[in-house]
Amino acid sequence: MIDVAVSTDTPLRDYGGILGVVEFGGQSRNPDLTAGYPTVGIAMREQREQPVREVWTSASEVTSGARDGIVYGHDGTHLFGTFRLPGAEAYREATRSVYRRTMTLLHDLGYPHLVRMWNHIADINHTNAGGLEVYRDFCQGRAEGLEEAGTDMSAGLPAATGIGSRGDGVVVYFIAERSGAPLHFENPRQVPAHRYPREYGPRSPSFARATLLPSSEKLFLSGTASIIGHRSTHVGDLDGQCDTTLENIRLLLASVSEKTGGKVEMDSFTMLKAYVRHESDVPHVRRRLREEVGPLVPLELFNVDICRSELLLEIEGVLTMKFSDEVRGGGS
Ligand SMILES: C=C(O[C@@H]1C=C(C(=O)O)C=C[C@H]1O)C(=O)O
Repeated sequence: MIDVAVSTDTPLRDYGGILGVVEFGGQSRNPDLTAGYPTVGIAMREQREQPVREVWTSASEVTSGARDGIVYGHDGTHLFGTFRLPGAEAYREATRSVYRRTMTLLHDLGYPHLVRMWNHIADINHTNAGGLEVYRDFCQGRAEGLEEAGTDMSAGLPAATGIGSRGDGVVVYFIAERSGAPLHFENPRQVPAHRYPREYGPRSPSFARATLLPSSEKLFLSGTASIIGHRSTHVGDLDGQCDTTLENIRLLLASVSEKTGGKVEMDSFTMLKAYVRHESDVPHVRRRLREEVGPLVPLELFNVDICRSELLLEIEGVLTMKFSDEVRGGGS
């Protein structure tokens, strides 16, 4: 069983088997196995702030390794992997290549099903030397790499986040799975991202809106923002964007509940992360989220740029789904 916890203070020895650790601190660092498990650093906070650790754990024995620039830990059912691309003028080619190598590695190790991916892209809204926005350049390489690996763009894409960072380069981490059980979902009032029209870049972003891992009853919610159809809404209006983003999440959760017969609601988050473009908006977004999910849900906010320059915030998380015994047993 895979699990995740986010904390600033729990000593790592207090966790069981560790699949991987992500340190959101002042610097982006290449992943390594120095601690015996994959650790990667992503510049998501100011230097003076305490880093936050996201720790992926397993109840089973974990093996770790590295190949082709990808560092990983796996337990026979799930795999945590991570890589970093150094800062560059353009990312298309390096992204294409590393996504393709990732899919080959997952195939070779026997974890061919991507569940969830996080892509942290420095200077995400900057225009590169070729005149293309960094995010769009990244999306092009990602789509090409996945396509070359034979990924089914309409049914096989995992939940994901594509977000800014304060460091340089691109840091990616992901969860993959062995059995093929993950179920991917779209949002009823959003165009699937892989079908966004050309106006958003040469290749569409490759992700689903949510992925369910039935074995652990975890629902991975992709980065969600104030987008209806394919258009950003409430440009320049923080509360309007909060309202639309939260409504998008509510609608997605209702749709997943209906499709699976499980129960998942706004207070089902076991981990909630929000990205806020302007530092001065952070306290307000924190208040809005607390009102929505209550006092107990672990919540972290990060002041970074978001994939479209008009978006002011984005929300993602992991939720626990509840299934009745009847649904679990296939209704028999
Ligand atoms: C906010 C959106 O996209 C963001 C970018 C993603 C990506 O490129 O992987 C995934 C989810 C969000 O972090 C959106 O298109 O709705």
